[in-house]
Amino acid sequence: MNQSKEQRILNFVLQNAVRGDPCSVLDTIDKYCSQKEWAMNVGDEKGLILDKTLEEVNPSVALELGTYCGYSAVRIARLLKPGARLLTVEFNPEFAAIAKQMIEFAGVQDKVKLLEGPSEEIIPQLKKKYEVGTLDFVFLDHWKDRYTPDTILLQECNLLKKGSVLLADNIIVPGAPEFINYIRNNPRFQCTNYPSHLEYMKVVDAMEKAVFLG
Ligand SMILES: CCCNc1ncnc2c1ncn2[C@@H]1O[C@H](/C=C/CNC(=O)c2cc(-c3ccc(F)cc3)cc(O)c2O)[C@H](C)[C@H]1O
Ligand SMILES: [Mg+2]
Repeated sequence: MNQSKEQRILNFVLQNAVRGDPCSVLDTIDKYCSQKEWAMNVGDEKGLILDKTLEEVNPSVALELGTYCGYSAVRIARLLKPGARLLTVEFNPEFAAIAKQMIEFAGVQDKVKLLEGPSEEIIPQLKKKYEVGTLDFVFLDHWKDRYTPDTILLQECNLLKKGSVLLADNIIVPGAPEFINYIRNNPRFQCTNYPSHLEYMKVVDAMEKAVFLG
């Protein structure tokens, strides 16, 4: 049975990156995905927008929806202050297994809890089962038609507080039009658009930041 693309990405990291060095893991994934096989990691250009937003928010508790291979989980975890943690949600077992190995190789496993399952089941469990009070930061990068229902669910579960920051990938490509319509017309969110480019391509993309006003 031949390997999946995601397995090839992981193997390239295991063979070429420096164990325990998150930056080398990110650079190695970016190198592979720009030179050999494209993959839907947030990438280095939009990754800088993610980094800047994280440095502004400096979250104690962060949530990521859509782990995939773990690129953005490593990217987020490397910037977390001591004691801060990232909960990342992935419902595909093959991707969860790859991301787990990626996170461990990068040496950020103590900051990251990978929750395997669909976000609509995990989100309502965050308070009781995962001892979350409220979320300081949420990175949305899963199926684009799930951004809105999950944003509504986060509010219903009282997981957002005044100042909680949502950052959504792929506002242009593949696009999340109903999310943009929802969030920009919702008086409880203050939105900012960050133009950029699709990972590893010259195609225009953007990220959207939405601050919850309480
Ligand atoms: C219903 C369950 C919902 N709950 C869920 N709960 C848990 N995990 C979930 C849920 N829904 C999805 N996931 C997981 O998240 C990941 C999914 C990620 C999706 N990302 C894209 O589709 C994308 C496409 C392009 C792109 C651009 C240009 C192109 F030409 C082609 C592709 C670029 C990009 O940056 C992109 O992020 C992972 C694959 C999938 O198993
Ligand atoms: Mg994306």
